[in-house]
Amino acid sequence: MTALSVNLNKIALIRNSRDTRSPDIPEHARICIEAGADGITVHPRPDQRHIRVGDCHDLAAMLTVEFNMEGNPFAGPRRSDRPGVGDYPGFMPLVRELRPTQATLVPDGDNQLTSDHGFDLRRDGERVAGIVAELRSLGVRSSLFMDPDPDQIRLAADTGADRIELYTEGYAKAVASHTDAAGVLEQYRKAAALAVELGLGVNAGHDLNLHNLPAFATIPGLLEVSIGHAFTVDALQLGLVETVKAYQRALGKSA
Ligand SMILES: CC(=O)[C@@H](O)[C@H](O)COP(=O)(O)O
Ligand SMILES: NCC(=O)COP(=O)(O)O
Repeated sequence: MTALSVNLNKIALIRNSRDTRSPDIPEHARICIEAGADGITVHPRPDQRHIRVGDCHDLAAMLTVEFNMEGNPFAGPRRSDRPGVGDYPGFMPLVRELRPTQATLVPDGDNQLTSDHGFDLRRDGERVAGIVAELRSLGVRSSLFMDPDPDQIRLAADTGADRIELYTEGYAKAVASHTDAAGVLEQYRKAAALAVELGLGVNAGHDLNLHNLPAFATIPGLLEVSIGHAFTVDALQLGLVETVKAYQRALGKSA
């Protein structure tokens, strides 16, 4: 069955709007885990707009489920501009220190609003392969954020990565706009099948929600979805516990 990894970025965004620890990130992780979440995902960005370095340390110390840290492996250090918030050490220094279960490598620029593209491994394949090798030496599973592009997925296999994460905004937009959703889903299905054939595990994420997830979850071999934005919006109405259960049901599990 496909694992549900809850992304806590937007919980941290609410916390950062005041000088406070509330909502408490580890507490919200614990509630999600007790409700049945299979993993926790965070994306510590260099500007620490939501998830901060301290959150990553706190979560690494308490998680009893898979810990997925996302980020640009080439993102360097950045000083914090907020009193009491430590500096960002760079993504890979943070991974080396915390050794999460999985590192999902995402080719985001430092100032992007959100993640909006997969890797171009024609350009970055050699550098990414070096990061993948280091992650393996650290005992950290590697996953590459990828568009559903067969040529790029073949290059992802060449890097030696353990998994890819299919960037699903294109699918979400097709469903929301009723524009050939079935055809777009078939593209993702083929991309996932190719990845599996090449020995890559398949994760997925970005803009998945309770409406578009059930159909996407029918893709064979889908190991994990990481969901945060829509999950947090749903939790405002349903509460965290019911939202975890609703997403597990959307993945075809009894919850
Ligand atoms: C990689 C990806 O698609 C998301 O996991 C990302 O974490 C979203 O980042 P924001 O929460 O900053 O939009
Ligand atoms: N990798 C996707 C993720 O962690 C959350 O993306 P979103 O659900 O916030 O769009």
